Amino acid sequence: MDVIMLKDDQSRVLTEQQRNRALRQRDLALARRQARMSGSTLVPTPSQQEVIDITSSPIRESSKSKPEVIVLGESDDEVIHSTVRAQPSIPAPPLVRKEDTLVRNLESEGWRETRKRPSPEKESFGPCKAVKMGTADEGTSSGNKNGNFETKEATPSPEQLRVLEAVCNRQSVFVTGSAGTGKSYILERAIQVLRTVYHPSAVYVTASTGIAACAIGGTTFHAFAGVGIGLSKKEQLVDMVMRSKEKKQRWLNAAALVIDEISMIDAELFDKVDFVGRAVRRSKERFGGLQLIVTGDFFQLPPVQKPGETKSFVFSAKCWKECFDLQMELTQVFRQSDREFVGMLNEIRRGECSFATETRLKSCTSISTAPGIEPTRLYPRRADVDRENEQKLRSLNPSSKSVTFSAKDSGRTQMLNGSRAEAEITLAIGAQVMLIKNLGTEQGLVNGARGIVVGFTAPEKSELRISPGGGLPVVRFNHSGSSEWIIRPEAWSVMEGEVEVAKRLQLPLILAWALSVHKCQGMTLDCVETDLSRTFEYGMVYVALSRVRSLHGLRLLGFDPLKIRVHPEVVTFYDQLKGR
Ligand SMILES: Nc1ncnc2c1ncn2[C@@H]1O[C@H](COP(=O)(O)OP(=O)(O)OP(=O)(O)O)[C@@H](O)[C@H]1O
Repeated sequence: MDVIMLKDDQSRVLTEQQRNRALRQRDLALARRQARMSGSTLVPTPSQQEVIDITSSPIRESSKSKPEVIVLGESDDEVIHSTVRAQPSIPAPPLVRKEDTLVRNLESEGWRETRKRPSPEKESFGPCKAVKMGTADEGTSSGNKNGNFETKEATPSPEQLRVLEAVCNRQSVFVTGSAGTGKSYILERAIQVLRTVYHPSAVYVTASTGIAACAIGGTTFHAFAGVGIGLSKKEQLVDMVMRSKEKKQRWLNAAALVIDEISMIDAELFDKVDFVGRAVRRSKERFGGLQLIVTGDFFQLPPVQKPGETKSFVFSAKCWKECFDLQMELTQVFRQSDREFVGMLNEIRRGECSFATETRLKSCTSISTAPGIEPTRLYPRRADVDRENEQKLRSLNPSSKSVTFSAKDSGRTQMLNGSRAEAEITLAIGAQVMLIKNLGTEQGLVNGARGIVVGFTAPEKSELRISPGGGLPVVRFNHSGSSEWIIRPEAWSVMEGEVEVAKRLQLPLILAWALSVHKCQGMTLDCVETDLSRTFEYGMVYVALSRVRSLHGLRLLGFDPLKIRVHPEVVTFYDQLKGR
């Protein structure tokens, strides 16, 4: 690669191509700003058009080239922050077609399969851990971090473009907006832009929780900052970072910091990390001069608190106001196209519920679903989720054999408690499952994809402990017509810095007849059944209702408008943002 000795403001050498692109992005942003100020319309020059193309072209997600992440775990009451990082998982067969590998016979209860070795050229299909069976069309859909499927390409809306312009222009931005306005979508594009503006290794992608970090291929905010759980005094946290060459280097190397799901970070931690950044980078600027790209919706679930703990919303942090050049509230909802439903959701988001909205919601008592797929039940508490999933599994055809998969754990295994991947998962034919890792975006095998177990392979050697006579599960996903996939084990690791301290190998599946509201935040679901009379948390009713695309996909078993809770500080914050 040609390298010319030019440096960016973080003293890193830029390639000529990176430098030119960065300069053109800045020029475009300036030209647009000037055009806006003079009330005229910008007619882009060819080179500006190239920049527009970069920022508005759909993201081709290549989850396998991005670092993958590991989640320490979550529970209903607590989301455990974890270190996450790339994990080369065990070698797995390539993505192959039915005619090359497997022939199955579904006539009888059992499975008959013949397996040929895939030819070497087929192995170039890539490292997908699922083996396709069946002959249906290749999936053309792609999924975003939330496993939201898109069958057509999206282009940024004007307000989303404004965010991208600011990002190009090296401005620090806070992007908020109601559920489904494309915060995740625009964040993915912003990261893409940042990696052209700066050297990609200087762009740090983080999220408040391990699960959210997992979804965007990043690390946790805590892990980036190198402050452990951040309870010590700010001066001690600076010492902690300065004593570690690696942590210090990370701060010095960074040029841009992305933080997703900011609503789960509290004000005190945010101020402390700002202090650390200024001290370590010897700068008076916010976070030591990093460009910040921050997203989240404070009307959704708040920071997890232990009993007796009082955490303040991050927007009340002392440094918050000086952190951003632009605070942008996205208003165009993409998840739902039904204007009536969007209006109802907007009411509930702000803690209101008119008589008309209550009546309409209470009329959502029936639902139509694809054959064999039941609506996902959302529960406020995890105990109910586990009970429902176990009951449903037991009620499947008793003659269909169930197979239990025990994870293979290594290292400091107590650190794997509460991991996203279960220590043990039992499946049977007919079980409704959900993928918890991106296996192949092109095929729609993304985090959040739902399907049914339709069989098991013949017993084969595996790293997992599988109950006697059991093989790997074969799953038909909701979106994939008659295509079926063999699901193989994946790896989740717990890292301390760059060192792997614990690892779990397990199937990337969970039972999905039921999910907790916490787990579904950020997801799009086609059909949901839920009893919202037992919600207990701020924003919980809103998060649950806003997962579905339309009222046709919603069956409400219970609804109590008094359970719609919104924190008054959040209402005030958004009023101020709107200049009310
Ligand atoms: N400009 C756009 N054009 C078309 N579809 C879009 C656009 N922006 C986002 N979407 C789609 O809208 C859906 C919701 O987007 P996304 O998940 O990014 O919203 P969100 O604001 O992050 O939601 P939540 O707050 O619930 O996590 C996704 O399917 C996404 O692909």
